[in-house]
Amino acid sequence: MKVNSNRTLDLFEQLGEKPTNLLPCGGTVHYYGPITSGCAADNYFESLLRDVAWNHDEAIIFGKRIITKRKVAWYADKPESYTYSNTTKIALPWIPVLLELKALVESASGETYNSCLLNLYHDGSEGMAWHSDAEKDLKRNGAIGSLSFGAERKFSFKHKQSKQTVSKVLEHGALLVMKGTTQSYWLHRLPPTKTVTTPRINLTFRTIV
Ligand SMILES: O=C(O)CCC(=O)C(=O)O
Ligand SMILES: [Fe+2]
Repeated sequence: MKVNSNRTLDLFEQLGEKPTNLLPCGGTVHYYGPITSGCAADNYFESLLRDVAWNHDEAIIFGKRIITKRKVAWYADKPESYTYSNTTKIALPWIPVLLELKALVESASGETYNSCLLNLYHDGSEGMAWHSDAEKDLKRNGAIGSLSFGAERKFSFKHKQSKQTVSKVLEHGALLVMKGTTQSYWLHRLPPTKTVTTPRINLTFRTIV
């Protein structure tokens, strides 16, 4: 891109329009589309697959200990413990690729984050059930920046009262930001699908208090 002034373009100008809200009411979800080039996204996918300390997730559901097929990892500024799905995890210290992606997401979204939860879905048989990210350790109404690499997957929202749904296909290298009252009024999920046979990595940058 040729810039005809000394001033550097900010990320919004490089990317074009500021995104519009995907939700009709009760919260704000901005989809920015890919925030890196395709090549950069391929490289991030490979380094995340290689360098992240992936582990199968554990959850207590109806009193039973479940080991998920999906793999997860959690990184943060401090070795804080974080509770979700009735289990407690200790955060790992940041690694370079995650610090780089955190800076990219902060710059694109105009928000700051102090932790990141990563998910690795090996294929379309793995997904995530309806939930909202409103654990007590999370900053209330704080922004959650969700960055996706690898296979394109559909991501859905469902209004807790009206049951209205809204869906968006999340592209390789794309950023989606959930903020405001989204977690109070809406659930979200990653539905399983038979048509996806390749892996996807998702990073959700969050603020733990
Ligand atoms: O994989 C995704 O796109 C969403 C993950 C998610 O909702 C979560 O980690 O809380
Ligand atoms: Fe979530």
